[in-house]
Amino acid sequence: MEREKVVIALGGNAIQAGDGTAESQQKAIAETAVQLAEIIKLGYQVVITHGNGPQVGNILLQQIKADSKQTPAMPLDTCGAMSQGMIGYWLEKEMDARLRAEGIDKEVAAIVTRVEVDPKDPAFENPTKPIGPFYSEEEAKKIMEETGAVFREDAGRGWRRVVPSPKPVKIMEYKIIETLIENGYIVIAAGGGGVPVYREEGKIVGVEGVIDKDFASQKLAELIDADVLLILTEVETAYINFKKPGQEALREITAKKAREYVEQGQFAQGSMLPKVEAAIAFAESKPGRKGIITSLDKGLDALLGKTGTVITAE
Ligand SMILES: Nc1ncnc2c1ncn2[C@@H]1O[C@H](COP(=O)(O)OP(=O)(O)O)[C@@H](O)[C@H]1O
Ligand SMILES: NC(=O)OP(=O)(O)O
Repeated sequence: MEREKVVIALGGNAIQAGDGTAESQQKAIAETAVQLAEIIKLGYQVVITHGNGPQVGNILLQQIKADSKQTPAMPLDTCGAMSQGMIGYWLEKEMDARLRAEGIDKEVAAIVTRVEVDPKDPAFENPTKPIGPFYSEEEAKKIMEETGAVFREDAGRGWRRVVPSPKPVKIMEYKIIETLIENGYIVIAAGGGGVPVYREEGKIVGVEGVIDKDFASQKLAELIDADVLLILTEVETAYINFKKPGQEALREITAKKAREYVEQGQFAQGSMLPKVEAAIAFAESKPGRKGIITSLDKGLDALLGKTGTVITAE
């Protein structure tokens, strides 16, 4: 049975679960692949996107630490492309294995995706995207003083480096992605929100920033006319009064209600806020579309209406 077309966005922090080694990240991806294969088995058409916040931050740190004449440090756009290759490869590997185990005859392809941004986006003046490991306030302030890098507190979990996060304007490989989907392939795309680029005198230029994968996934979902944007992260639902007295899980809400909560400041910048904003924008982009936020292990249950924060236009 052919069901809805779903863009499934996997969180970088959720993939990073464990000690961050290649082994533990692949283990987390292998567990996620079980869910994804079940969703595909039920007949949903699936496109996978993923975050890269922890991974791209670690790749950047590795560059800084190894910088020398023999091993020059790579810039942030190139680190973003490295993270797409790394996570895309892990996803291809684990998805292939799971699909074969389930007897599903489908092939998976990861596409290095470039996303055009506006070089004059005000985000370049105000870094908000947390990347890399968590630090104590004291450690973060010391690194800020020594290096000039900007750090901020991240949703009650510690301090992290923040970098500019321009809004996605155009997904350059969108037609290739669409052609693959139409031909029955499972596509992994817009990893880490896509590598941010802009056009200058007919050339494509990479830019130092990390696009939010929730916004890039929303854009891709609209372009390929998906029915559902399913955002998988660490929490089963979005909450109001998160980590405060009166914390309450949000289940089925309208875009209007969700916007009210956004205006009250209920969702942290750089973590839950972009997810809720992307889900609202997707739900309002065409009648019948919905945005869902839930945890990695609850994706199927959320698609079946059993859990998650489900945002609809009406
Ligand atoms: N109101 C909220 N409701 C639920 N989670 C929230 C809220 N505000 C902030 N968060 C935090 O946002 C996190 C998800 O964002 P993040 O870790 O950046 O996502 P990703 O999985 O895409 O990397 C949750 O694990 C939680 O700690
Ligand atoms: N690029 C991005 O949005 O990554 P996370 O999902 O890891 O924050």
